[in-house]
Amino acid sequence: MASRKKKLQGLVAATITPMTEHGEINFSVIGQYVDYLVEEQGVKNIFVNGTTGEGLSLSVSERRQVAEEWMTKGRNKLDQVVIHVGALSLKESQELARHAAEIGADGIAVIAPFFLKPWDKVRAEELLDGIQEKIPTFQGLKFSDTDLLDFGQCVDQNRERQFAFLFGVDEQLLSALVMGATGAVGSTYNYLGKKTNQMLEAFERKDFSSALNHQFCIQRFINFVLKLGFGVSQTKAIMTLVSGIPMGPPRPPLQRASREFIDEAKARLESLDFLSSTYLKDRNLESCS
Ligand SMILES: CC(=O)N[C@@H]([C@@H](O)[C@H](O)[C@H](O)CO)[C@@H](O)CC(=O)C(=O)O
Repeated sequence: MASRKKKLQGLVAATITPMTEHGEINFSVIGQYVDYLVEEQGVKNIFVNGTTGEGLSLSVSERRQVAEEWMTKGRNKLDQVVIHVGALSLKESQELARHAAEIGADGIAVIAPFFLKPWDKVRAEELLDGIQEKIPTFQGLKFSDTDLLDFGQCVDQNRERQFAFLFGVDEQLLSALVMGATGAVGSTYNYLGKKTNQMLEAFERKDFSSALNHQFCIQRFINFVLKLGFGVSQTKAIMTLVSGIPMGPPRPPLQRASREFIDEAKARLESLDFLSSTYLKDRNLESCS
């Protein structure tokens, strides 16, 4: 992240890139999407063009347009907009980073090299060692692994620094909060933001029993969909179901979620009272047992 604005905290929705039925980007619903996140889910930070946003399936030109649209529609509504600029080509990544700065993004994020890479695996702890000398504007880490030892080491070794430690495994967020996560970036905050915010609030007031209940409730749903096969296509289908905003199909080679997945996910969302705004307006949203 490049900006020195303020430390990124709380939930960050990894945004979906809405598509038309023909696979083109559907810019027309992004304004509605911003309002949905802010008003229905209480989520005011976004992470654009990441995995969930199919950033690596978009052309550079499309990525620029998507970033611009989120910046425009999010103005005076969102707190922070982080644009993911990682690409296989360093030149493309640099172009996207410059563009993000030009349009006033609050920060950029970059995935580590993942195809032609200089090392097999670098632990995040090693990455952070001396990073500010190399990248003076470095602001924080998005940690999308389940290795809580590595995550804990990152937090512990950098206590003097004001880094944001954003966890990226939604079903295990509570464990990461205990280890010092300052926030989280994830796909499920698009539609479980409200529920997850309740967990963050419970954790903040040290009501750990209630925080655990919220995490288990979220975990139950995520575990259920993971078993069915969960990815970007399924996230698009669930978000369409919950928000009522058409997210469209994913870009090939991904395939749309099956009818069977959608029906099962819908039934499970209903049973957990997660289908709040579109289907269950009149239900008690707090009950998840
Ligand atoms: C591999 C993956 O897609 N992980 C998701 C999680 O939010 C994930 O969907 C969730 O924890 C369910 O497993 C995020 O970390 C992805 C993300 O932040 C992004 O879209 O860039």
